[in-house]
Amino acid sequence: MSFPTEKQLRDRFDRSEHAVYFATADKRTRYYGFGVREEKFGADFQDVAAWAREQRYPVFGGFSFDEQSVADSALMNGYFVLPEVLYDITDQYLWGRETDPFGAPTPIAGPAITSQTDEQDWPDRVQTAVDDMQKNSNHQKVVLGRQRQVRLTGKLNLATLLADLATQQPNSYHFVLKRGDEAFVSATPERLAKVNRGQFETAGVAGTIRRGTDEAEDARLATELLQDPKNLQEHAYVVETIVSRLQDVATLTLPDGPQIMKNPQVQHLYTPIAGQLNGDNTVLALAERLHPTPALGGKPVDWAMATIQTIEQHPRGLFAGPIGVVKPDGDGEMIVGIRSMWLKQRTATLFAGAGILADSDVQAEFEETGLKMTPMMNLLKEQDK
Ligand SMILES: C=C(O[C@H]1C=CC=C(C(=O)O)[C@@H]1O)C(=O)O
Repeated sequence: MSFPTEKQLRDRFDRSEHAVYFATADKRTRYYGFGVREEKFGADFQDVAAWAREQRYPVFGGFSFDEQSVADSALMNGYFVLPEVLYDITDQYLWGRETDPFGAPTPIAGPAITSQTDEQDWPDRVQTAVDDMQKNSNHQKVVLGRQRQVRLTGKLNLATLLADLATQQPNSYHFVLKRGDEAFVSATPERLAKVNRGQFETAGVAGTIRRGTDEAEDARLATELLQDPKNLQEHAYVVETIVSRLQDVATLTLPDGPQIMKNPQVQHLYTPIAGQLNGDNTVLALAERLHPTPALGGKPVDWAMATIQTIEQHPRGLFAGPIGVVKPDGDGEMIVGIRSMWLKQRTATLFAGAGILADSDVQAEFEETGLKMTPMMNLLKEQDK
């Protein structure tokens, strides 16, 4: 059998009951998986690590952000899958035995959007966290998320969605996990942990500003971000926490200060952190140590997690949770499930959060979360063409 084309793989993805797509930000690693050989629901890091070790090839999935549970979902409360067949696009290699020939696709028009519901009271709820932080200086940072429900006239065409992800969000990770009538889609810029033969990489990504309308404005905004005390502080909490959680397992290398990472809608403060692991640490052991970083949770972590549960209206599920690929030898890559949405039947739930500090302007944070929802919103709008 010759290796299938990208179009065949995307069409197959849309047709399949169960499928997964994973691509790294640089697109040097890409996988398509179809079908289910084994599944694991709601497991913890150690269970998944032990299970992944028994498999012949990589498993894919994610952990729920916290212990709260999302109703009516087999995916959002933590789910991993060993696909029946797995296409490693980089190595042009097929794991498992292909039984489903790549038939001719039936062109299906994508659905239209019928309504959109936002949490309009989010700024007021976030203000209560700001007031608390102004009174208690030990409450330093909390990342608060909101959700948008978008009703659609029908099921999304996932072949179109995969093609649009590639063109619209070229420098993000891409993760699409489909199980029955549900799917989780993320175009995240954020790596949590990559482990490859004793070397590891992670990153601090926190602190955000919009893109400019031309090159000059874009550069001006980047300079503003690099000098903005609130964003620098928000970013520093993330880097300091990552360093302190890893220093006894690795020798770390990181630049003196943050750089700029640009995505189509936003620019972020970004600090790449790399190192050599001292012992036999797997990607899941590192992800467990790191999750949640203050880019998704906050500082101090216990107060931040409790505040998230109090102020956010719905459980996060895979939003902001560790998602990715784990190989049998323990290497692999976990990313964080932001810039994401959960599809269930005819509803898309979009997620976005923002790092809140005592000096946050809640309206500006609301607008930032709107910008962060744009990648998923654009995928939905593209369907109706
Ligand atoms: C929580 C999100 O973004 C995090 C990652 C990068 C920048 C962030 C910020 O500037 O607030 C957030 O910490 C999200 O996109 O939903």
